[in-house]
Amino acid sequence: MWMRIVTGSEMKLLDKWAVEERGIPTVLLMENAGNAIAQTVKQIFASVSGRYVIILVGKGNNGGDALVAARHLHQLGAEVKLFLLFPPEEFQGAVKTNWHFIESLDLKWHQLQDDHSFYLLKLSLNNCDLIIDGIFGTGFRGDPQGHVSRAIQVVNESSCPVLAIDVPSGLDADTGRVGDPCIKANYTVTFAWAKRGLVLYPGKHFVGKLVVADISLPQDALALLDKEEHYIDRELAKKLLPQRDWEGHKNSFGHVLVIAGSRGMTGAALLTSKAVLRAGAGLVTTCLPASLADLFDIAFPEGLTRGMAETRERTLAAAAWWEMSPLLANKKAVVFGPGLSTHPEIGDLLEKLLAESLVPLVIDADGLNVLAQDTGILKTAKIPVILTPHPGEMGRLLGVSAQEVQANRVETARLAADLFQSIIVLKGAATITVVPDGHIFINSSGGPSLATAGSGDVLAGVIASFLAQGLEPACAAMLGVYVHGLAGDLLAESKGIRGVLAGDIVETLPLALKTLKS
Ligand SMILES: NC(=O)C1=CN([C@@H]2O[C@H](COP(=O)(O)OP(=O)(O)OC[C@H]3O[C@@H](n4cnc5c(N)ncnc54)[C@H](O)[C@@H]3O)[C@@H](O)[C@H]2O)[C@@H](O)CC1
Ligand SMILES: [K+]
Repeated sequence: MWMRIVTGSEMKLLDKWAVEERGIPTVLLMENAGNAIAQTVKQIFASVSGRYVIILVGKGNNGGDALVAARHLHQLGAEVKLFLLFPPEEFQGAVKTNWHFIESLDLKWHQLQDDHSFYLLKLSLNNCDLIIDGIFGTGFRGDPQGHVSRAIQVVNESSCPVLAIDVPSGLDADTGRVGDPCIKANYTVTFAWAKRGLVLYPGKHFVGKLVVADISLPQDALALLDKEEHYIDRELAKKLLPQRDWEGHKNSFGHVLVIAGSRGMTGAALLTSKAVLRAGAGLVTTCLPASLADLFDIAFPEGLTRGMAETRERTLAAAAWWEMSPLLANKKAVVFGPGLSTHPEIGDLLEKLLAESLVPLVIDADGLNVLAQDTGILKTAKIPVILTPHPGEMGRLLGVSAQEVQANRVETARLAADLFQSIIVLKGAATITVVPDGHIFINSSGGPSLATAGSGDVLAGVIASFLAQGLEPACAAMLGVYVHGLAGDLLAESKGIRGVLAGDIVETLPLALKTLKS
């Protein structure tokens, strides 16, 4: 089963429901959480006995989990030392209860409050086997201050591995924002469901290996949330991948119409069109300005090329619509945008396409730039529309800056999906796909190797290819971003993260599909 994602705030709601409606006491959930930490430590080290474990303890429930973990690890024979970030008198509720258990165990502990205690912490970190971070969990916002900040810096300077409880302290569980400083963990054991901030950047860099531990919170709690969030991991992508019909022929795998290219940007049309076929569709027809068609035809023998009416600037003219519209008849998907330019006549073409086409449509690049001039035309669409903006294009569509988009990618994408009643694929590290009813899918694959010119043109082609192969629009978008990212990951392994060309991504798509299937 793939991973469900919740925000820190949603988790609080679910915890409250379990405690108040199902009568599961907080102290029991905390016991399960702390025990899950100890069990993970047991899996990391073949034997826990004799291991020297330093545990940092905050005053909230995350600190409570740390106290439970300390007790279990002590019972398993580990040498445990606690460093408290706050005076124990501040513990309340289940945390206080667990502190009483600790007091009866005669474990070593110090309160981090002066130079001497920090000296002791540094000394302990010199020869410990593991640091457990139980300072802050989902209740944290902002930047760590004072001695908390100092403790996090000391931990990050140490060479000892770090296991974070629920979230690395300093990380915002809702947004993935990291405070200055933030614990850089090697392992994060999160409870019940993955927190959104753990799978978004920059947070994801601080998480290390992510483990989701069951703490007996009832699964039906999720029914309380009206919007679902999922992680597009291998499991989910595998489930989405369409079966290949062994007796199929090129028509059974779908025909895509690519409307792309202008003088100086014919390559964009080529990348998109090639990606359509490399991701498994049977046929592709590319519409581009007439004067570019012959060269394109030679460069891409596997595709069908249609040269059409062009402007003086050698961009597609509005009149091209009359040549284009009959071609829609047998198509399963259309891509509109890569390399088209923002010539006013491109806007006319998009308006016609939206108002008249019955074929699912992916709008990318210049298609989005012309759409930004009048997003109202989306209202005329009779078909599902997938918009694939990068943060700059998203900003232009919404009239905000790319920085504002990046500051809260999830909520921005959700707003756009609602506003435009379209599927939004907000590109960038951890690409976010949102459907108009607000459900969210965060991609797990891909990395810096994909940050190269033309990479987006490839993605548009891949998504259209999956549409043509029969996937529902949201599924085509999700699988598209995953497979595109996986191709990037395979290239990162074989070629490294620098110097990858978009054409390399295209060529790696079949291998990505094969890897996913295996
Ligand atoms: N609520 C529950 O039933 C359960 C919660 N669990 C644990 O509890 C955690 C959440 O517990 P809490 O809600 O108590 O929160 P935390 O344990 O994350 O602690 C937050 C504390 O830090 C303070 N704080 C927030 N931002 C700060 C900042 N910038 N600088 C200084 N202090 C700051 C808050 O006022 C609060 O006192 C989870 O992450 C998980 O580890 C688990 O025990 C399982 C059950
Ligand atoms: K933590």
